Amino acid sequence: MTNKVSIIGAGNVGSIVGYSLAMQGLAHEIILVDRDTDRAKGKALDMSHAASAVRSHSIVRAAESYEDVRGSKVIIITAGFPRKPGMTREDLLLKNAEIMKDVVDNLKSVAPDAVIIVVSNPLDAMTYAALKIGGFPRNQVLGMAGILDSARMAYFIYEKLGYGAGQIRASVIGGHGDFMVPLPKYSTVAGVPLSDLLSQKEIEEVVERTKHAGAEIVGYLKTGSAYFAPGKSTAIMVEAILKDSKQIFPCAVLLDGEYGVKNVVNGVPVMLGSNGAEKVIEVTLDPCERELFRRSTDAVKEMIDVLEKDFFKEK
Ligand SMILES: NC(=O)C1=CN([C@@H]2O[C@H](COP(=O)(O)OP(=O)(O)OC[C@H]3O[C@@H](n4cnc5c(N)ncnc54)[C@H](O)[C@@H]3O)[C@@H](O)[C@H]2O)C=CC1
Ligand SMILES: O=C([O-])CC(=O)C(=O)O
Repeated sequence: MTNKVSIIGAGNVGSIVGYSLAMQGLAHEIILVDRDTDRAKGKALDMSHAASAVRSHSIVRAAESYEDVRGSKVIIITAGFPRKPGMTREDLLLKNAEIMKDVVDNLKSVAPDAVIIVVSNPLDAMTYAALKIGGFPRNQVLGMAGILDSARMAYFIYEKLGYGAGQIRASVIGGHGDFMVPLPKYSTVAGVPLSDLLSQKEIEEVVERTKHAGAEIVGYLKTGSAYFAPGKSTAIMVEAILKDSKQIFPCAVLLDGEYGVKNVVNGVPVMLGSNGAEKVIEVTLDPCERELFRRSTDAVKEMIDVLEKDFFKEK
């Protein structure tokens, strides 16, 4: 049985996902799909050479058509426009929904059972769109953001402390936007609570910087957004699914009553396995955290309402 993974969108993020998987030798076959076929071909060849250099058994190929995706266990969707300075992720909503429709319509017939990881922004709304367009069960479609946002928070904690790198566990739930919910209470350094190491003011600064980390990078790069940490964070999800590891990661899923929310995608801890989102974990939130989470789901709900009104009704 081969582990086949397909990546739709061989741009910046898709390339890092493919490269990470190829370097780890996690997938036997990695298929790159892009509407710019030459981009996919060039990157596939380059990644195959890199895999060969490290004697990884992964083979990376560019798809000639969606037929090449058939048999994939996991499919990552990174196709979509990235934002530029001055834009919010929400500004990409309708343009990227069109792309999502094109991609998922193609995937439905060739890979109806694959686990899909959505990366395109605005993340939570695009995950909802993929679920709705494909008519998939909710365990089959996940969004990547929580691992990235938590990693960013961990790094900003390190910056404040100046020690503890590699021992910091940070926790961020909620949507992948300005209303994400960093949880300092569930963040530790080698098991030591953050509140024993940083002042309240320092913790608040970490929280604010985490929320705007994506925009900070867009401001530096100017032509697009982050891709190393997003790509690696996605590869971590792929690994858990391929290995059926049953590990818990923060991921975007369609909530079905958990946290008192229904029919909205938002980031929460999820157990990942070969069936995708195998269990949604409910963390106990205090009233203030619950209110922040509610605001976050409201922000996603607003985008879903726009999609329902201006996108799905037209289709
Ligand atoms: N969830 C997250 O945490 C993150 C999400 N993103 C999002 O991921 C998406 C991709 O970002 P980048 O890779 O930096 O962009 P990029 O512009 O480098 O790559 C996008 C690729 O998608 C391809 N594409 C567009 N329409 C397509 C279609 N219909 N079929 C196949 N391929 C198509 C383009 O040709 C391009 O190669 C953006 O929407 C970005 O906002 C980026 C970073 C983090
Ligand atoms: O900021 C962006 O537009 C890309 C993204 O989602 C991130 O890096 O968190």
